[in-house]
Amino acid sequence: MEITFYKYQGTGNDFVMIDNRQAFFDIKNQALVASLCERRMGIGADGLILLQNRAGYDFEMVYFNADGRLGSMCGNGGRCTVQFAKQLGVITDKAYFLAADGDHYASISSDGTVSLKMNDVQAIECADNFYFLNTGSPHYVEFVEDLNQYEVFQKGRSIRYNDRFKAEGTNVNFAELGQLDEPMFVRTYERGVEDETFSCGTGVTATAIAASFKGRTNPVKIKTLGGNLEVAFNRNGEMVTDIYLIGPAVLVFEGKISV
Ligand SMILES: N[C@H](CCC[C@H](N)C(=O)O)C(=O)O
Repeated sequence: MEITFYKYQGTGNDFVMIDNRQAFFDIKNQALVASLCERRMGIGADGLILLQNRAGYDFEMVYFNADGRLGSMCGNGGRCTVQFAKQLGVITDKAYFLAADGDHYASISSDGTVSLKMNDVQAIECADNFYFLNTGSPHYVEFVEDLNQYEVFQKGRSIRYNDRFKAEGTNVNFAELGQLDEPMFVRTYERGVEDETFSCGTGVTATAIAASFKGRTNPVKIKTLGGNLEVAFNRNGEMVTDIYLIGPAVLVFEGKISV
């Protein structure tokens, strides 16, 4: 079988996108998803996303991690899927879609920036040296010094596989608070990729919310290895509403692959 695919990236978090409105793709085939995401033998990506028809919505986004497992919510992938829906003519500049964690609204501005509404956060664990919250996917957030030199892979991996998290896994974000008038630098070790990625949208969202406990004011501008994002929200104690993840989402190339 030959599959037509599109490769998108959102601040360097990259995805294989497939138009599955005809429902030809076998979503149970984890080995196929993993092989398409593999960087040497396949197309290469942090995840794979199917755009599907869904009654009552413009479309449904089905997201898989690079390891082939069905994932939870993906913020950068969500923004890329909105651009992909526009490319396919499914939407124009506004979208209402279903993802693993429920409904999402999004809009595309004239410069191509995608603003994606994220689900409300209902609980935030504030521990001595970290925060833990779910922004559609689970995120551990720790503030550190000298993030450029920080061993994100080793430290992230040891937290992801510690006794608390090893069964379900978690994504692990490290951030440097920095000057409050400059973008905050964030790096993320991602579950399901099991490596540091260039950016993680739900992770950046979680980190922006955690940083609001440390004096960062809303909206929070973020710098990742792959580019800049912005997170706007309203936080009242542990309740966070009106959360928007804002940034670019770009088509890189398209092609066909025989599987
Ligand atoms: N990169 C994604 C997050 C994927 C989350 C996934 N790695 C997991 O929780 O298993 C994002 O932009 O939000």
